[in-house]
Amino acid sequence: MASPSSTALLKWAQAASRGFAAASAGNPGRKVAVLGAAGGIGQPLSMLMKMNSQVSSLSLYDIAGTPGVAADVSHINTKAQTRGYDKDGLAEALRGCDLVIIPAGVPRKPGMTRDDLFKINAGIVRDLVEAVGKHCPGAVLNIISNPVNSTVPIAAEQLKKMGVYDKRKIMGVTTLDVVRAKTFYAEKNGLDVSAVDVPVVGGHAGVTILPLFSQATPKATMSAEVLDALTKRTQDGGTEVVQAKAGKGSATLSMAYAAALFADACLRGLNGHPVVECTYVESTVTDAPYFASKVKLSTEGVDKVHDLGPLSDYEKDGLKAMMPELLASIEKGVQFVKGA
Ligand SMILES: NC(=O)c1ccc[n+]([C@@H]2O[C@H](COP(=O)([O-])OP(=O)(O)OC[C@H]3O[C@@H](n4cnc5c(N)ncnc54)[C@H](O)[C@@H]3O)[C@@H](O)[C@H]2O)c1
Ligand SMILES: O=C(O)C[C@H](O)C(=O)O
Repeated sequence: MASPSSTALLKWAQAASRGFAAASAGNPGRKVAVLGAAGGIGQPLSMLMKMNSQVSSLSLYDIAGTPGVAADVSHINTKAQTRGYDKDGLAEALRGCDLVIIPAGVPRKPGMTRDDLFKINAGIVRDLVEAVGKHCPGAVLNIISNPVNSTVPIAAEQLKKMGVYDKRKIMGVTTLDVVRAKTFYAEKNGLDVSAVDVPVVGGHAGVTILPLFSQATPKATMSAEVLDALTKRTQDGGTEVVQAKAGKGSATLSMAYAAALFADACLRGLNGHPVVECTYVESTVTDAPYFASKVKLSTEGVDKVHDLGPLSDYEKDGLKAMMPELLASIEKGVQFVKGA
């Protein structure tokens, strides 16, 4: 059964293959770049962005392997003009971009935390965002590279340093947490997943991922044990995939799907059709300066950061429990750029 989101995805594909732009009618085509386009997420995400009728130009950038990926994706008969760029082509890839999606960086292996990726990915994200600040400072940024709790503050600090920071433009992609929470909640309660919604707030690592099942729709009555198990499964969803892949990386296909949904929402917003999605942004909703909650995406990016709504006692405890880790990850990201 298709969810509203996957129905949207199917509609793109159908609209694209019929050669018309349902979602982009009357709007300018958008230039989108995928940085890390030859990777496990990058490849299927590039394909899905090529299928998005709101995209007229698609830049596929990676430090290796882009000619093959770009040649392959470019044969899909949709309107987005697709070009691959290698190391020397970053400026050209970015020039004029409306949306830049960053899945560049290393993934986890079993036994690692997302924070263990900081050593390598912090520098990758900082350098790519510096190029964004130089070549397309007005673009909306979707950051996928882990640890998201730190890479989003890194991106923000880098753009602040360059004098081009706009808090409305930077979003950490937490859509996969929402996708997982919807799937697990629907499965457990025998619901039609296409009718299910579950907000997920906080951050994107372990206990910082907090699904708000008390606000899930349609409502289902769950015992405390089931609620706890669903919450933990959502928090550990990434680890479940890392263990199943046994050393061959982390979620790529479900992540590409989630990233494509979120990028589509951003493009709809830019094109004047506001959408509300959960995402990790600069925030004053809690004590954490960056926090994921429902956000209205509109013509300039983030339009309104919604507060959390009523929380159950279990969720209030979860919110309290995540704060030390979330605040430490944010500070680590801030200091990586500020302290340099
Ligand atoms: N936000 C989320 O929910 C979420 C979900 C899954 C994975 N991730 C993260 O996404 C990242 C990528 O995962 P993956 O499975 O695609 O990894 P991967 O190793 O398959 O692909 C990463 C790609 O990045 C490229 N790359 C490395 N340095 C680069 C640079 N400086 N510029 C451009 N490209 C560069 C590599 O060449 C490679 O093609 C990881 O950090 C992973 O933890 C996040
Ligand atoms: O778990 C990971 O390392 C990748 C990603 O953050 C995920 O949630 O799948």
